[in-house]
Amino acid sequence: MDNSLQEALKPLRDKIDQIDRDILELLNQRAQTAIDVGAVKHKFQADSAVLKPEREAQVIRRLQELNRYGTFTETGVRAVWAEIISVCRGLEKGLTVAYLGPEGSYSEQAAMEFYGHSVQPLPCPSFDEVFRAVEAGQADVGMVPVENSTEGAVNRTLDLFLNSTVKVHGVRSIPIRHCLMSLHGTMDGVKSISAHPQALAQCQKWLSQHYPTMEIVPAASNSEAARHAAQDETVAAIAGETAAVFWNLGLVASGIQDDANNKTRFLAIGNIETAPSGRDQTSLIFAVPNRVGAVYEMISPFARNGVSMTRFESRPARTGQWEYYFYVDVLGHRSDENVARALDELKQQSAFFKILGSYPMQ
Ligand SMILES: C=C(O[C@@H]1C=C(C(=O)O)C=C[C@H]1O)C(=O)O
Repeated sequence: MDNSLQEALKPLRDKIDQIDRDILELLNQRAQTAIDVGAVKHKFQADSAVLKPEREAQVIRRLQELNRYGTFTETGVRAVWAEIISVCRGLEKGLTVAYLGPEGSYSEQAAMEFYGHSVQPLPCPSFDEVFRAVEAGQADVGMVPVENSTEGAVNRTLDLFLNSTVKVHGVRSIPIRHCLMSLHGTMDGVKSISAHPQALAQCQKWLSQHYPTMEIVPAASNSEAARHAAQDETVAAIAGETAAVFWNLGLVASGIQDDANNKTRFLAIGNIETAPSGRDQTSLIFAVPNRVGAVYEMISPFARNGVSMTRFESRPARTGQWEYYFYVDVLGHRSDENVARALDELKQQSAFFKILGSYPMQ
């Protein structure tokens, strides 16, 4: 029986081995071509950025389009080519990526999905440090959360964008599935539950139903809470499954976020300008003078120029005068004629105006 199974499998496995040899040969050709691209970039512009987010987005979109009727899945195409591109880019020049650590964080997951794994990771203790590392050139790029589908804006990130020189070159939304974890995979002997305040808020209902009297301890990050739980059996952490694997913790419960479709949107930050990719969005911040009808007047340039607004968020300006900064996303690239015109009109009337970047949509 077993022998005949092996016999039946043999030609198919031989075929897969041959296909893999062919893929490998092509991957090597691709890698060499990327090295050649790097040399051309350097020859024409010594300080030219190696990372070209618009080109990467176009490469992946084109393949997904070509693969519309393929057996290989659409998410598979994205995941595989993100890694192929990551390796090729790394051969041109290594990329250091900063994000909120330690290892096993959702930020790390978003960063690895966006840039691939062939990068130099730089886990940081806070969002402030991520921005600082990118500004100081200690990291080439960074990945920071801006919005959660349950809890709304990640305020610290929005505030950091206000005074930072970094620009946005990409966006990545990932599903957030929180797990409760502890050293022994049970709640026996556990006295407190720790996580980042965002995660605690996203699991509020579940926590009050299952552990209404347990002490809740906020942590700098979920993976930091996981690291703590790995050292202290009286602490359970809420974090992603990757953190449980990394810190060798046992899962007590999975998918404990109150909203099953809980998602977080991350922005890729760096010091590069991104050219149009064909399907882009633009993020900006502005402030309006404090008078009646000001907000209405401010956003009218978008309507006048046919520019769609996809996000509108406000943060207090901390002047104590009920003044606000508005964080807006619009469809299109800042170099598109209608977007450029709308932004120009808006800028004329703003008390504060800053474009965070135009970048490919996910
Ligand atoms: C090869 C290039 O450099 C990098 C690697 C890419 C790739 O492997 O496809 C695409 C864009 C760049 O981030 C390029 O610019 O074409």
